Amino acid sequence: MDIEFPVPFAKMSGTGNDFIVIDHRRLLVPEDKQSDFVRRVCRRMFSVGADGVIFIEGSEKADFSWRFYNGDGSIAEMCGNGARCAARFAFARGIAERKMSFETLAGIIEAEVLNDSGDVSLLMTAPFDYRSGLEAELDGEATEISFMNSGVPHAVIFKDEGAEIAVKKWGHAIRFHEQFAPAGTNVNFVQSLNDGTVRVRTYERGVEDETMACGTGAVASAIFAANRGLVVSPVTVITSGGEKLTIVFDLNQDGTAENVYLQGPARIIYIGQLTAESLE
Ligand SMILES: N[C@H](CCC[C@H](N)C(=O)O)C(=O)O
Repeated sequence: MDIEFPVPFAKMSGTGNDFIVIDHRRLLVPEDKQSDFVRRVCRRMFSVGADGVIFIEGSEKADFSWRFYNGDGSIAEMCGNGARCAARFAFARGIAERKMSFETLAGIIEAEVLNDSGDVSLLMTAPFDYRSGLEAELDGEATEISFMNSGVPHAVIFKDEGAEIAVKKWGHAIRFHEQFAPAGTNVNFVQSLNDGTVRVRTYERGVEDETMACGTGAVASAIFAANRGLVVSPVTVITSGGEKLTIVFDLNQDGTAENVYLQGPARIIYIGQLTAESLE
């Protein structure tokens, strides 16, 4: 089967992490063509351009399910900013009510569209695989790394406020570091602003560059910052694009977190139709 053009879509932004969202309850892009389709439509300047593509599909267990692709055509288990966009899209299209649940490869996500300006709250899957005291050498300097899976894998590095951070160079080195092979990891650089907020800059696996925000990265960074006594829930995260995310959680004695919520905007930028030329 070929791709059925035109493919209707919404271009959406979750704090600058941008996505092409497609109502795929009716098959339009065959599964064996989806990865190549994603790579082509995510090219900035040559096509729509986005950090990823979200296919909304049916579900027996929840209001809907999704298939999330990074811009390089790789599938990821979860995406915090994308999940807010999926929830906003589903509510706007009458696929779900304001309070909804949907299936991801990381598990069921509960979401609520909080208001008509598109703020969305997500109950995240419980983070796991916490590791601290890891190390890597960056520009000859031994660097401490913390790690957890907050839906997808995240390495977290704390830097002093005002420090120069080579996000792409260092992020690439850690994303492909052998200690995180074969799955790799996203890489977050966290700076405490000493006012109860943190700034997080993220190199994203599957985008292979710094994105303007990373929801699951903000979650991992906020939890490790709380473990260091730098912040307490609710944590405001300032993202690379300057927009804010709020992370709410209960911190356990052992440093793990539960009842983790990610709250932030999910904007519908425009509605469009992809033509065959969008893949050329
Ligand atoms: N690039 C990530 C998936 C998207 C995560 C990010 N965009 C978010 O908002 O959580 C990965 O492959 O693990």
